[in-house]
Amino acid sequence: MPATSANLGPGFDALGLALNLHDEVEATLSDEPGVHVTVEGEGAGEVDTGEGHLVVRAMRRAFLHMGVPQPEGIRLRCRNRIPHARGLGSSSAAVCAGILAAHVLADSEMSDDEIFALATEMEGHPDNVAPCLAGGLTIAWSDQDGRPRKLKLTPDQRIRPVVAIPATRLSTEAARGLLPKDVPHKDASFNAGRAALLIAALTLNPERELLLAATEDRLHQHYRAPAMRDSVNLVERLRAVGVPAVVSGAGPTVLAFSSSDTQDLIAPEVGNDWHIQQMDVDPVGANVQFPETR
Ligand SMILES: Nc1ncnc2c1ncn2[C@@H]1O[C@H](COP(=O)(O)OP(=O)(O)OP(=O)(O)O)[C@@H](O)[C@H]1O
Ligand SMILES: N[C@@H](CCO)C(=O)O
Repeated sequence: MPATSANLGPGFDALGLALNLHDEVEATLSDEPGVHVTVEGEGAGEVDTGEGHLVVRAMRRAFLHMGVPQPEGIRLRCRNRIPHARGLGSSSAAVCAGILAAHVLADSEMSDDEIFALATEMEGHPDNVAPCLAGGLTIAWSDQDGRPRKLKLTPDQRIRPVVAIPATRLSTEAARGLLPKDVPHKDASFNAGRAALLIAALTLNPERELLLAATEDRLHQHYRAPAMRDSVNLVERLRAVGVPAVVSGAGPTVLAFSSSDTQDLIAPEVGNDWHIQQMDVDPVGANVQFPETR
């Protein structure tokens, strides 16, 4: 399951990008009652390893949805690389892993749209779920009946995401709590134009000047600044030297788009307190492997 960066600046709750940083989950059903979860890497020693584990909860939710009896026993081996509560879609990866595992183990006929809807219902953020399942760059929206929809686009091969991950955490719930109920009309129209430009820049013309304009946001980042001052300051410093940078998802990770003329500018602005990682876009998204093909 890939990490994902939602929003990408102006695309609040709509745009998302899949990154090549993956959690791996091995799931087995058994007749022996009980849940047995082992966790290596991110979240080890922290997350619930029983019925409360997010992947287990997602599996249970999917079995219920499919009308399949709950299995007596579930065994999971999780190798986690996506840091938790940093704005890189760790919860979306866990929910998608659980739903896909249940889908495959029950040999169900759930469609891609059904899986997407179920994961969105459980996770709450289609802008993380869409790229996690589909890979690439995605646009998520709801249709007139409130059903979540997604469209996948292929980013230009020159797109080079770099993430700067701080040690501090911020839960999505806390970050959403800082958003106002209403926003000025001029800010909404500003973001609509920038989001449209961003799609063009990411898929057709990832030129730095265009990306810099296209990643401007007025709907969420500054409202959330009190909870992640260092992240918003870093975004401003990077942008001041010409690097297109945004808050990744609900933060506090910062996502920058690097290019040959700016790649040397990023590390000095970031400094030593953050973990910097050059990424590729994951073009494929969630990848299910069966034991014989592993
Ligand atoms: N692989 C996992 N296994 C178990 N629990 C997880 C896993 N990944 C995330 N979680 C749970 O989800 C919480 C993080 O969810 P949250 O939505 O706040 O952040 P995020 O998904 O990392 O970031 P964002 O949604 O902003 O991209 C963790 O603190 C943990 O409780
Ligand atoms: N669009 C959501 C993403 C959460 O990962 C938010 O920013 O709250």
